[in-house]
Amino acid sequence: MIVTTEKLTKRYGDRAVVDGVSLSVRRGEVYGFLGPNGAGKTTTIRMLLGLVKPTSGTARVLGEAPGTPKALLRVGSLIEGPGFYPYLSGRDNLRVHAARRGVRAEQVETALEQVDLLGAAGEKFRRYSLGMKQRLGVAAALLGRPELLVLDEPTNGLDPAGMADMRELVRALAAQGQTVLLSSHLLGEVEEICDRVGVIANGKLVAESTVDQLRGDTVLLVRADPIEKAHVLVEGSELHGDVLHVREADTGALVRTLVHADVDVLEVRPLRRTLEEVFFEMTGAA
Ligand SMILES: Nc1ncnc2c1ncn2[C@@H]1O[C@H](COP(=O)(O)OP(=O)(O)OP(=O)(O)O)[C@@H](O)[C@H]1O
Repeated sequence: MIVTTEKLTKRYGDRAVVDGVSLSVRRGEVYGFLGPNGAGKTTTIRMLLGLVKPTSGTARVLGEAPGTPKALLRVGSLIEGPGFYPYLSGRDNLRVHAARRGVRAEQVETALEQVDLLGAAGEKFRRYSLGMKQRLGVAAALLGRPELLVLDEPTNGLDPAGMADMRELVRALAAQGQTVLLSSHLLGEVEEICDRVGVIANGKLVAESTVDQLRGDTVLLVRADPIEKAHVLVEGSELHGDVLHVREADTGALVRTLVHADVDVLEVRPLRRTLEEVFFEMTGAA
């Protein structure tokens, strides 16, 4: 495990902003920390980086207590935009970061290449688009070749093209074996790029699993004529308007049953809940 937390809790006054969160991030995966605004994602991430002290509970990052020099050297993070000098080039900004962190200058070029900014590395930071600025932030986080990359809402404020670029970048990093923990309030994003997801709502971790598991069982949608007869024939089926919903069915047997009973089968397909539906059910967000 790269990250584990046990009942991690942060209270401000009498309010538990993060409430007994136990999560785990495995080596090599992209873990999506998903929840509506204000759910407690940033506070949790800050605890993992040693920026906020937990009220109770524990966290281990790469086997170390968060915020210890040993742990910090092996973690790269992008949280609330790193400081960049507007009148320096992207490359020079990274050189400043590298020097501060005691990272060899050659790594600046590698990081620029990883985020696909080599072509624009000589341009002044202030001329960068938001998406480029964000990618430079990721490059800064990659200096020192961290074992864990933590990105807090990396697509926040980006236009759709910038978001797509960022997703592409995370996927590319994952393909190189980089472990990534990213937070997001956007389901589509998490669904597309994450191996596993932790869903947080009101400070509580309400689910942790793969995207597929989170969606739960597949339900079959069956359109048949006459539908009422099909409803009677298929045990456990639910009639929804002019279609049936059937949970965990053997598709072949189901179709045979209907056809043998002279029911015309017009359509049979898996009806997958979108992650969005699941998310709203779990978090009560609307
Ligand atoms: N230092 C603080 N003192 C008091 N309340 C705080 C403090 N930091 C955060 N909070 C509150 O804790 C709650 C969770 O904040 P947090 O930033 O962790 O949420 P989030 O899920 O990251 O949401 P967002 O995406 O909006 O940042 C919010 O209601 C916030 O106002």
